[in-house]
Amino acid sequence: MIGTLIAIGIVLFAGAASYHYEKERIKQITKETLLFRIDSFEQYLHLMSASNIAMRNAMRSHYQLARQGDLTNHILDSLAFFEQYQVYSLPEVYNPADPNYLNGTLTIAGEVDINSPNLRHELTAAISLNEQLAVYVGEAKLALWTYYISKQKFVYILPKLPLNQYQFSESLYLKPFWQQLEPQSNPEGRQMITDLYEDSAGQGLMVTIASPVYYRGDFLGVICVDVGIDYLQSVLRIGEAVGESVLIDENGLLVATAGEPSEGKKSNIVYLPTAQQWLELDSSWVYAEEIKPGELYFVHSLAKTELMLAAIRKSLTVWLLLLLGCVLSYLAYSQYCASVKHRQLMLIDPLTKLYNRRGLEILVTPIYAHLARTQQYAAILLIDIDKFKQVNDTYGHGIGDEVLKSTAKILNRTNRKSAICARWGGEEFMVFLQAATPNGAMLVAERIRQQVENNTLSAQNLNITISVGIAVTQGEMTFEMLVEQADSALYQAKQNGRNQSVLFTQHI
Ligand SMILES: Nc1nc2c(ncn2[C@@H]2O[C@H](COP(=O)(O)OP(=O)(O)OP(=O)(O)O)[C@@H](O)[C@H]2O)c(=O)[nH]1
Repeated sequence: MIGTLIAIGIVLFAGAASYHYEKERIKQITKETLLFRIDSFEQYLHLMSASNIAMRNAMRSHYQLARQGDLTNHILDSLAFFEQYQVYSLPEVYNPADPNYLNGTLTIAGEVDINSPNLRHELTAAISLNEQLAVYVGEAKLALWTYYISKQKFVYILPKLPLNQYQFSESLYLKPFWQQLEPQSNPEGRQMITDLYEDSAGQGLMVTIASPVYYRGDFLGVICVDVGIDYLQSVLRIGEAVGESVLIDENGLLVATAGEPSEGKKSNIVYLPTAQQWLELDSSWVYAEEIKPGELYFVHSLAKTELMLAAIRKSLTVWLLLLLGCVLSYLAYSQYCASVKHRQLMLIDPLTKLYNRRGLEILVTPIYAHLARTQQYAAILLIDIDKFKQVNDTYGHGIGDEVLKSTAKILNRTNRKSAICARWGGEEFMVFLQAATPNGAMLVAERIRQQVENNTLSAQNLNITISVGIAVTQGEMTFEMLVEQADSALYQAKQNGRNQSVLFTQHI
């Protein structure tokens, strides 16, 4: 019972320890993943922001060169008006080997003065960005779109789009990349990352990294790089992390989630500057970091129940192994107990519960060998119930058994601490005494004999007696020889009239 309780205790303790270990480990692994995700975002944003700044600077210097007459592009001579769309555009050339080939599409609002030198300079500058903008939307696929939108009502966008699918429209000026960047909203002319919005060219949700282009204090337009939600989502899903990572903006709007995105959705997760280590809230753990100060934040929320379930799942193996260990130990222990019991049964007399002859021999052999080697006294008392056959014949076998049992009890009670008692066979008993002198052995024998003589089996008012043969040695004979001597002494006791103890001497 206590063993079972201890085993249950061990399983519970080890299981709980493993559960807590797993919980901490999950948080640790998750944090490592989050740092990797954050690092990926930062590197990507850093690259795209730097590229966008480079595009803005290139636009400005190309514009200056165009104004100075140092940059021209004769492709602009082929600008044509497309009646059905009410825009100017260039002929669509899809062969990169053609000198007129551009990776993007240029469209200009139909109502502008196409011959205005100022417009011509800006158009020249914009299309001269062709190669630079193409890098991001080409093989590298770092962005969905790159484009320049001018205040003078034109757009140059990459990659190339057929004119029937996409034309300049003033609705572009209502988009976040314009609204958030034009001088009224952005007087410092900062680069910005927009909120999440739906792409007008049908590429789904995206954010735009955009910079305003100024020339000598005049706002010309914005140069933009569009990042698709797919890319952001793929970063939010990198590695193994329990819980959910999201990107939110400074107003708490969701920029990207690992799950289904939705435009303008307010996040129930807020950015907490203190959560740059795991921060414990009521029902969750939160980890957060600023990706772009004042604009973009990474927040990971790990629900406590989710962490608990994950830790249970991970520690389940340990629980099962412990349980298995306990069951196996229990089975092994039961088996051991059963074998001990079986062994005992083989060595113990079932009627009197004393050792049987085999049991006594197994126990006595090493003790006897030691006493013989060290020449110490060893004695045996061979005890036989007198006229036991008569008892059986008169009172029956059952009463005979009771006599055997009560004699065994007396033996157990009266013998010395180091004595070993056994039922030697039938109605014969043996007591082995260590370090007993002939006198000492005689005293023990007599004490037993008197006890038996004075004992009355109450129901039958039956008194029985015993005869005892005593043999003592100091290491000069084998155990078998000693038994033979005790047997001779017992025979003598019977011959002398029974109910007495006789010590073996050479005269017998
Ligand atoms: N009830 C009972 N009797 C047993 C058992 N084992 C042996 N006996 C009986 O013990 C008796 C032994 O009798 P004997 O050896 O003739 O000797 P005795 O009658 O004791 O006479 P003495 O030894 O000469 O005094 C036999 O009748 C056996 O059947 C037992 O386990 N139970």
